[in-house]
Amino acid sequence: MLNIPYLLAIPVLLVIYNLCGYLLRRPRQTLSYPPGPRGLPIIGSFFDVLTPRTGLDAQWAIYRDMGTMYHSDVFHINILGDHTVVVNSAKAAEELLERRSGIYSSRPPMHMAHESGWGWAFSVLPYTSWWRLHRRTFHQYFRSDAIAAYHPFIRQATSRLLRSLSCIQSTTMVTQYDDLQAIVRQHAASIILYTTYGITEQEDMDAFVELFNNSAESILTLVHGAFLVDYFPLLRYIPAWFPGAHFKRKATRWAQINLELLNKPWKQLRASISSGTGLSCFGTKSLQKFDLKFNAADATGDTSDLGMSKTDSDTKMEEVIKNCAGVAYIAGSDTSISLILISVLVLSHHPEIQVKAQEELDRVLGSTPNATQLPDFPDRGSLPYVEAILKELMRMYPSFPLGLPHCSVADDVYEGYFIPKGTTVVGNAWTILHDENIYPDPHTFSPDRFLRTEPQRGALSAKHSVNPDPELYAFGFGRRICPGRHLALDTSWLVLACLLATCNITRISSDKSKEIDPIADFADGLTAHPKPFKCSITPRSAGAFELIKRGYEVGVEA
Ligand code: HEM
Repeated sequence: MLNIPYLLAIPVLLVIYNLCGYLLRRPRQTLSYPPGPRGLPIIGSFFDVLTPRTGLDAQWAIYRDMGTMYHSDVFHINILGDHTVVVNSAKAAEELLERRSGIYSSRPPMHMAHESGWGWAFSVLPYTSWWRLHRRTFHQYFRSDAIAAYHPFIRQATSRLLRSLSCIQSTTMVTQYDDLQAIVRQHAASIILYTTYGITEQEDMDAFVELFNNSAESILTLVHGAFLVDYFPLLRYIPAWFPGAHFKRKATRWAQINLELLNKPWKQLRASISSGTGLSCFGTKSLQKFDLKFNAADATGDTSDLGMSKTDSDTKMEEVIKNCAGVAYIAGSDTSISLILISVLVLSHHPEIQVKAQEELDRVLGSTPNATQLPDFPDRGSLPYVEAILKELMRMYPSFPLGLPHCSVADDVYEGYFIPKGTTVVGNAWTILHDENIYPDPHTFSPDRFLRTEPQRGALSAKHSVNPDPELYAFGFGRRICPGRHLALDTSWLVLACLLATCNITRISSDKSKEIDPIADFADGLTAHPKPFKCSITPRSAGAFELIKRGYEVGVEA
């Protein structure tokens, strides 16, 4: 039975709570916030951030247009007393998110993500010693010099990807979007499942890919403000049966799936270690190291900052490793899928770029009728044009256009504007990567821009030149920069080089009006995914087809 007074009390309490929060959070100093919409009393600019101004309704486009409207590279939005500052320039991102990273490396509360069971993922944790322990643990086996250990498997997975594409039809690889997406998804998942859990069996992979697909919808909870509860935390206490409380019901369902996502592959890893069949991967290596480390910890006792005794530290460390493995799986799959799908779409629109890349590849590897091997990691330095294509793809189509929100842990002042403690700070990578002051003619897809200035891979010195390396912005900022970027870049580079070396990608346009525009037609979400498109992927020659079938030489594969 519904209790009517109780039902009526909830909205009243919500309004009172919010009014108090609004009054308490009003600035107590004279400096003003960065420019931004004035908003309505109490609810602030709630409706401003929902309204597209130029027909593009992706959130990065709304934020870009708001920056233009307020003539500022940093603007402020107040929604229900919750402060957000959006950073639309490289200069401001560098100053706030990198130089002042001591202030801007936390995360906002992300209530919906926590309600949906993502609390174990360190990507949503605030800046604490618990987060630092996760980040350090993760970094050890995903840093640039550790990734080479996974190259044999990445090669194997890439040749499998090429073969899967060729299996769609025997001599002509015409792909429908669903087929392409399924194959790319398998590829990305196989690499993450292997590197984190040592899982290689197809049957196991299929089960985990399905689990991931079930949880994919809940990744939207990581977008700050995608759910009202992020602005209005009291909504968490509304019961799931309450009319309109769909988010509660969704959160309950997602929490169950996300717990399975964390536990199932971990259980399998544990079983494989017990039976002596565990492969060398993040999970096994970290567990081994942790045993050693905790012998050493007896001497150093370095777990004190976590408030743990040595007896519970073993259990805690296992939890940390398990959480890191789980987060690699969720953070690594969707982003990598996005980059590969975007590569295929964009290349299908640029046959002239394919020809130029193929000339380079043929020069280095031998022309395809005579080529004896697929491109490989040691060839990377000799293929500057292929590298430039990858950089231009990341620049023009960043897979994670708004990254994850940061949060400030102290009051701050930037260029005379006040940014209060607890402000959510969003780095708009899309706008930075399309800023004509640093990337001239930003809406033209032109890999050549990176040949002219020759930026070093990710080098800081490239930051202040024209056409700086897009890696500097596409992977987030400061202490929160993506720790999986080395794996992502190696994986994507090999797919791109192999596709270009062996295939021609052509767009299929039966109906011009329905063709996907590689700039405008992106499904909105945390990661950018092109809307369904059609293309044909055909081997460049009979020699190339043979090369695809053969894959890497025996001995090179894992
Ligand atoms: C094209 C592929 C990828 C892109 C574009 C990408 C981009 C990003 C971005 C923008 C962030 C937010 C950084 C910030 O808060 O400033 C992030 C965080 C993260 N990424 Fe990636 N990523 C990719 C692939 C991967 C892979 C393959 C892994 C795992 C192996 C991974 C693991 C993570 C983790 C764990 C975080 C959270 C870091 C933290 O909160 O401290 N990512 N990524």
